[in-house]
Amino acid sequence: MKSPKRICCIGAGYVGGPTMAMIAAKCPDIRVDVVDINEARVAAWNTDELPVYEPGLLEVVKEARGRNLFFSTKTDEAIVDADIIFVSVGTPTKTYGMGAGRAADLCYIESAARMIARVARGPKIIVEKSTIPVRTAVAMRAILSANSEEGKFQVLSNPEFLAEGTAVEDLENPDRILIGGERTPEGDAAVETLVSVYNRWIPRENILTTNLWSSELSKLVANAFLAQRISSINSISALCEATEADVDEVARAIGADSRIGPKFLKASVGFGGSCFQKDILNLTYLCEHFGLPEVAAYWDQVIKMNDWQKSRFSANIVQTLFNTVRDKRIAVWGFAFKKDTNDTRESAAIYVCRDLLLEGAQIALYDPRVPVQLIHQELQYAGVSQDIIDQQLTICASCEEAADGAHAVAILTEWDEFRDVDFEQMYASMFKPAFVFDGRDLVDHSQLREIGFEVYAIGKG
Ligand SMILES: NC(=O)C1=CN([C@@H]2O[C@H](COP(=O)(O)OP(=O)(O)OC[C@H]3O[C@@H](n4cnc5c(N)ncnc54)[C@H](O)[C@@H]3O)[C@@H](O)[C@H]2O)C=CC1
Ligand SMILES: O=C(O)[C@H]1O[C@H](OP(=O)(O)OP(=O)(O)OC[C@H]2O[C@@H](n3ccc(=O)[nH]c3=O)[C@H](O)[C@@H]2O)[C@H](O)[C@@H](O)[C@@H]1O
Repeated sequence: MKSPKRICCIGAGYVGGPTMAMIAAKCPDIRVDVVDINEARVAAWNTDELPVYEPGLLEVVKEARGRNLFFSTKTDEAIVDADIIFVSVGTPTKTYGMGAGRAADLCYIESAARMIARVARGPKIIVEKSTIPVRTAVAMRAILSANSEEGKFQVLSNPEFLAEGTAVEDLENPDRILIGGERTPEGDAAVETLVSVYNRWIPRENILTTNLWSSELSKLVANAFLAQRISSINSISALCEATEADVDEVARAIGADSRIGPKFLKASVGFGGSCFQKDILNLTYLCEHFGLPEVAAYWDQVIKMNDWQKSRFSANIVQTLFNTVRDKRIAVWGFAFKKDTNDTRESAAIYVCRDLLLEGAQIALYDPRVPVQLIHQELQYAGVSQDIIDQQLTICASCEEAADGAHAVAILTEWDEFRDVDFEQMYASMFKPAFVFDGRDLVDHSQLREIGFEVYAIGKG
């Protein structure tokens, strides 16, 4: 097996950037070119203000950047010389035409495949890094072979399992690497070439190899199972509130059973992120396509439960604040979909803020990492008019500033710094009764009650 000398990755996003940085750091003898059509993004990768906020990422990037890691917009040049080409472009939910609102939009995948076919010379291994519907490799192969005279392509599936906020840790020490390939001698050889790259730092027994379709499907299924655990515990959080059981105690009790396990049982205001919802929608669409409506309905419920969890949180704020939040200042802490990331895609905070703004509330919002423009953009996309944003949303520089003069605080992201607030002082600065709605079970509720706060927390009776 020939060891690869050059790797190219199309797409310098949350996955392409960090994944390639780790490969470059671990394989100094391989040149890694990460290319993107988004010039601003590429420019940011070449500074110390990376476009993706991830703890520890800058150090990894700095170790390899300029040595064997390069970010550029020169896609053709990077493709032509690469032995392995990762495709790590977005696969968002389609917003138009057939399958709108459910199917994955494969237009970026197709454009990447056509770009490769146009410029590639000689044999190449094409790696699907993006999350795609099962059997996408058939389309990739068809586009590649029909549009290239000189290229010989092996298409592999190598889905990414990193979670945002812990990307560096997940890439350095993953539970497993999954590689799917065609079960032919050429397919096996391509799989082994990719295995040899990961095997530089990941033990061979943690690198699973399967057929193409199992690998493509496993990614959607892994996300569906993870999201399903959150919706399951969130459904129980509502029952806990009605019965005075405590959802964290229930999670601990069931998670101690090794068959269930303790992870991903943290009740919350609802899961967000770019992938859980999109991948389940994609899975249900596929099930329907393959004539399995019962299977589709089963997984659909995970999303319905999540939507309900978000809307019941905002409804509870309105009801608790005496059925009106009109002109009341409500401090919102956190807009990112989880801590340690600046990503806001599908964040529960978008929907809670939207509901409250449409009820006439004045929102005073603080998030340590999310830029103002992104907050505006997300709210507009969720249906809040620019007028409402201008008149009812204030972006604050700290938790304390947001809470000053507020009727309530809603904690929507579990940033560690939210625990360190001087709650006595904050209480003094708020309207009374002063409410805290903890969507993450983050702060010490008994301490807050002692101070005088009225506290509502997910899953606590
Ligand atoms: N964000 C995450 O944590 C994870 C995402 N994934 C999957 O990875 C894929 C990528 O996700 P993200 O990195 O979050 O997306 P992203 O939107 O951050 O990045 C995708 C990049 O691809 C670029 N692009 C699109 N078409 C291109 C083309 N023809 N040539 C060059 N560049 C092109 C875009 O400009 C963009 O910068 C998706 O399929 C996603 O489902 C998988 C695991 C984790
Ligand atoms: O395909 C993807 O994009 C990735 O999706 C998730 O990663 P990510 O969305 O970055 O972050 P998670 O840690 O999974 O959190 C997702 C959402 O669920 C919420 N969550 C998570 C865990 C939990 O117990 N409770 C809970 O509410 C988080 O707050 C967050 O809003 C998966 O964990 C990754 O394995 C996968 O690669």
